[in-house]
Amino acid sequence: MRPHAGDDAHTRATTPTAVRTGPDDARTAAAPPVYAISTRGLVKSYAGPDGSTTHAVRGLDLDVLRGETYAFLGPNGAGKSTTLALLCALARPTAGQATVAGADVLSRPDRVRRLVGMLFQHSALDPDLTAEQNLYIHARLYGLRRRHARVRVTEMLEAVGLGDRRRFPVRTLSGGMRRRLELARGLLHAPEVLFLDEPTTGLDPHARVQVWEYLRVLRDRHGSTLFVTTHYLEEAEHCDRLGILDHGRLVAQGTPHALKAAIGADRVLLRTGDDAAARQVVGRTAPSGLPVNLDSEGVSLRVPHGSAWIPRLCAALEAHGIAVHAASATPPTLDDVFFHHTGRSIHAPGPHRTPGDPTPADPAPGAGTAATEEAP
Ligand SMILES: Nc1ncnc2c1ncn2[C@@H]1O[C@H](COP(=O)(O)OP(=O)(O)OP(=O)(O)O)[C@@H](O)[C@H]1O
Repeated sequence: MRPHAGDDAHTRATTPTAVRTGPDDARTAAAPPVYAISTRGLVKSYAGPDGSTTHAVRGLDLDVLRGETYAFLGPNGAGKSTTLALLCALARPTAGQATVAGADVLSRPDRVRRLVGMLFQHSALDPDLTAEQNLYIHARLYGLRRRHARVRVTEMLEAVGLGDRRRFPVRTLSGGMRRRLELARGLLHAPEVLFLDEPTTGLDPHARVQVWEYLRVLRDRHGSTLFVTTHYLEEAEHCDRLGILDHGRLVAQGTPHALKAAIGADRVLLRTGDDAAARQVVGRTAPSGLPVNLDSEGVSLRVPHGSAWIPRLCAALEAHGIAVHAASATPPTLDDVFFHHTGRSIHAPGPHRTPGDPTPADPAPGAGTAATEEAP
């Protein structure tokens, strides 16, 4: 994976004036920021048959650097697919502007469509044609001449490890192979930006890993920008930057590292001989006002420098005759980040909290609602 673009790199690119220190910096100042995608105030609303309006995308400001792998995370209905459709010039914005690969989606939609590749949630392959035929037709649709199309088809089939399946009808390929074939198809015309709408949904974990391995190799070889929507946090974790979309708005954006660091607190989990009593003791020992949770996993709380608190909490518990069986401190995860900004876990729709509230420990699947006690 390419090294993270990092927040500094992004800040330099998005605010070029910030790095200008004087006339000697004219060369730096003259270099335009290199965005693969740039949007300002992008809006998409749908009119419903009953006169209602669905605001799918509500004023999106987004800058994605060339060569960056950017993940869009969001719950169902957040507006991810709609944003992709706008950026691929397949839908017209209700308001705002967007430039993709240097072309304006409103005034140059044909050019945008030529410069981007797309991989949608639903397969666009013809199951009765062979892998090779599917790619060849696509290459010709994109205007590649016959000979060039044949060369590219062979190259791309090899690139995604399907050279030996070229004459197999698509319906005989596994789900993972089909996704790789779609990747090859999306990259046939060497797009500057490749949009992938949940590229690994429905695949088993092994096939998911494989698709990402090919994605990275292809991305590194072509220098394409990847814009991915995903529900899988482990995939977002490996992207250069990610944006969290909720109700059509970008509610957080940054490198996975920076987003997790912004949450700050670690999750301290204690398993004891008497968790109910332990919760009381931990509540009295922990910094004032911190919620202490009790669920099937044990007693937990979020506190900065969690590992430094463990000896103190253990000592307090043992002083009350409560045996500590296990204690751990875990740094924030992307699911914590997601919960913090949207009020729910990406894995399961939950109660809507006010964003900005302290991040609670997520209940274990099937654990029910975690009991929470305010420390005095
Ligand atoms: N063609 C359309 N007509 C009317 N409403 C639409 C249309 N397309 C999307 N919507 C609505 O816009 C909102 C955003 O939908 P969108 O598909 O972009 O979300 P999403 O984040 O991609 O969701 P998912 O993860 O389930 O694919 C939803 O409320 C959806 O019902």
